[in-house]
Amino acid sequence: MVRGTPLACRPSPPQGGRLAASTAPSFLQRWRLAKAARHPISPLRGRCPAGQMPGRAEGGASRHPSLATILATLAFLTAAPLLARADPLPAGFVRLADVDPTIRQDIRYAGLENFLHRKADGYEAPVCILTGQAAKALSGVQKTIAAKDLTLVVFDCYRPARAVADMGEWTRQGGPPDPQWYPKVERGDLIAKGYVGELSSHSRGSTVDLAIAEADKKRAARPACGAPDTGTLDFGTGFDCFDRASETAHRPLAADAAANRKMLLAAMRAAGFRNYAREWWHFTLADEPFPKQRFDFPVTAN
Ligand SMILES: C[C@@H](N)C(=O)N[C@H](C)C(=O)O
Ligand SMILES: [Zn+2]
Repeated sequence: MVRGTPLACRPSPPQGGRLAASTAPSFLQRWRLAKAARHPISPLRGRCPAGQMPGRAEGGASRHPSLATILATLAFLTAAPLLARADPLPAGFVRLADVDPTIRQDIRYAGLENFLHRKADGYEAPVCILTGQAAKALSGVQKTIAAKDLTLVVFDCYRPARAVADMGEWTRQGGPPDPQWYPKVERGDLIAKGYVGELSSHSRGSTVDLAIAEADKKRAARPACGAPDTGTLDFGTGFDCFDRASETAHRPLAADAAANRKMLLAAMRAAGFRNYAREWWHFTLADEPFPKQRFDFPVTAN
């Protein structure tokens, strides 16, 4: 059932783009309605101004489609690839691959390899979205380390507010430690201990979780606690190992792991990022463009 249109209630900056605007409105409307059906209203989207109704499909279903409907459907199918590439991000946001396709992306919350053991709400594609400033700064880091045959690997970038809410609800359900992701912490304590944000800076679009890997070697990841992640250089723990050992300055630490943390920290600082002392992989652009805004548009491929 279509519960609302993204157009009517969307909290983010203006929608629509060059390609979208140049397409016949009826096709575009159909496409948006189809999209809305796939993505029910988010908590933020549900706050429509008083008196505004969420959109609904126009016209009733008919057993015999009219010629106009058939023609419109054919035209829509022809235009679909064009429309699919025209889905706009809020102003100020970019897909990292459009800025720097050389940065490796392993977006964990879009899949099963994460502490939830399932996809998080709002991740519809394993794609890194960031503010333009953060993406550009990251690309600068990539250029620096590429000279050493290394690459950045990003695990999480912009995180929709609905994903943050999902993670919060999940942790509040409670449960025992998980040997892979939080071996010494109760699930219900993950927020209080600072490992999962109740309101995450990731929703502001200029925060990124990342590591460094050898550019020419792409091995399967072995994430989190207990063993180094074989998909990256050795950082002492894997990404999202919620443990004291993941504190950036934690000691003792093997010499290689300490050197790798130092290299990541230095490269990110030089590009204007600040590290979160509890997690060696978590960095926020100091001069972020949306320091007081949280966003809730879904992570999509295009
Ligand atoms: C969940 C982890 N990857 C992370 O980003 N933690 C911080 C605290 C956050 O959720 O903002
Ligand atoms: Zn993070």
